[in-house]
Amino acid sequence: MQRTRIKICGITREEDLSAAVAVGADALGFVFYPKSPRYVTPARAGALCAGLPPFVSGVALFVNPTLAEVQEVAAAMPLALIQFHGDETVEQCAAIAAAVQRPFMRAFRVKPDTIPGTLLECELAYRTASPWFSSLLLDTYVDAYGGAGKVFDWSLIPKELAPRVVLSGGLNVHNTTDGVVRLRPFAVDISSGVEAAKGIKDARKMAAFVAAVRAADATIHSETYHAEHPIQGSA
Ligand SMILES: O=C(O)c1ccccc1NCC(=O)[C@H](O)[C@H](O)COP(=O)(O)O
Repeated sequence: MQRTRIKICGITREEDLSAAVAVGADALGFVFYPKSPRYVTPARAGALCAGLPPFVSGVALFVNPTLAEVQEVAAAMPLALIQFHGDETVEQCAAIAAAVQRPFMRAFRVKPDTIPGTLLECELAYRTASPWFSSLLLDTYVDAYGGAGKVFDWSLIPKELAPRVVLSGGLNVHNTTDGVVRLRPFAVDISSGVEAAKGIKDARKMAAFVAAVRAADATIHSETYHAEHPIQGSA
């Protein structure tokens, strides 16, 4: 049965980390961009991750980091995945990931005039450049780089790409079921849509969001099952 992976980003408090784990998040994101209201220091992330149980991935999010900044985070927390969310080049991402020996996601910030083929070209360029490349995270282009709670035009996502991406940008309990059923992304990523305030997660919103994703998974399973097992005698 399809199970859409879930990343909850921008964790800054122990109670929010515990609540996100309790509702079933597969990955937790920690923001190392100082201009973000969700920013945490490497030491703070390390202290938070003391409560990170097995099989829940720690994701470190950067905007145009130096190698030293990523190395400091890699030394401070259980770093399963790097998320490059700035203007980093292919070469810079590949070099940093190789130096710290960690896989990475490339955030592609989608604009209204983004050409769908560009997304496929971007994925190919990264997959060709680095064995550490994991996937594209498709987010909405905003001046603050991310975490803005704004949705982009999902019709820009090529059908052949959708199963390999992390869908992000303005997700919430009201739109994610439709998004997951329509696009069937490998994973979804959320920050604003499960917050009471920037950097302060709301446990009830997190639970409702996960339930919406699971409802979508059940719909997909049902559709797939009935397509493969037509009711006998049906016209
Ligand atoms: O979360 C931030 O504050 C942030 C700041 C700068 C760059 C990226 C940032 N977040 C990246 C994420 O992975 C967010 O989860 C993603 O942008 C979606 O955020 P939202 O639209 O609020 O769900």
